[in-house]
Amino acid sequence: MFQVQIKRLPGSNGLDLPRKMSQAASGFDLQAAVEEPVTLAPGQRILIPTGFALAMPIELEAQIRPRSGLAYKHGITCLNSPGTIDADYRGEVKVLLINLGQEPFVINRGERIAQMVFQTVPQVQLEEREELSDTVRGSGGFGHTGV
Ligand SMILES: O=c1ccn([C@H]2C[C@H](O)[C@@H](COP(=O)(O)OP(=O)(O)OP(=O)(O)O)O2)c(=O)[nH]1
Ligand SMILES: [Mg+2]
Repeated sequence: MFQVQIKRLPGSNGLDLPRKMSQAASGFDLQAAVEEPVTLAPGQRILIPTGFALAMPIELEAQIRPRSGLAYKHGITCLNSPGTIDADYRGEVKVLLINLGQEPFVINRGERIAQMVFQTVPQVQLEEREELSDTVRGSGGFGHTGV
């Protein structure tokens, strides 16, 4: 179990801290810390504050992922999904939403607009080589195995 420190920021009054909505949920749901309702027009993107900041151990990152219900029902998703919260970030966690639906979408304060999933990040050291080992795939990509 990792310990992650969380700090409530000004403007988070009345909001819950991120929490899992079921015992074995992967993600902590994130509430919109908007002061007033915000309308997202079709095709529009917006950065939504969440009202908190984190201090994670170096072994972790947090991924900001869309909620499937918003995506399925309204075409609302995270433009940069999964958003990356670095372990050394101490600013407000924000959610970059885009409206890929056909209708305007209203974001109200406290609405659960995304989820945050913690992942371990292996510490990696890159070693430069003149050549790499051969594989069957080689440089095949982007559908080279067929559609
Ligand atoms: O959905 C997101 C994505 C990023 N961030 C914050 C936390 C993260 O640690 C920082 C940098 O994110 P990223 O590395 O994706 O952005 P960048 O364009 O590379 O910015 P930087 O040069 O600051 O790393 O921005 C969020 O709050 N929400
Ligand atoms: Mg970056």
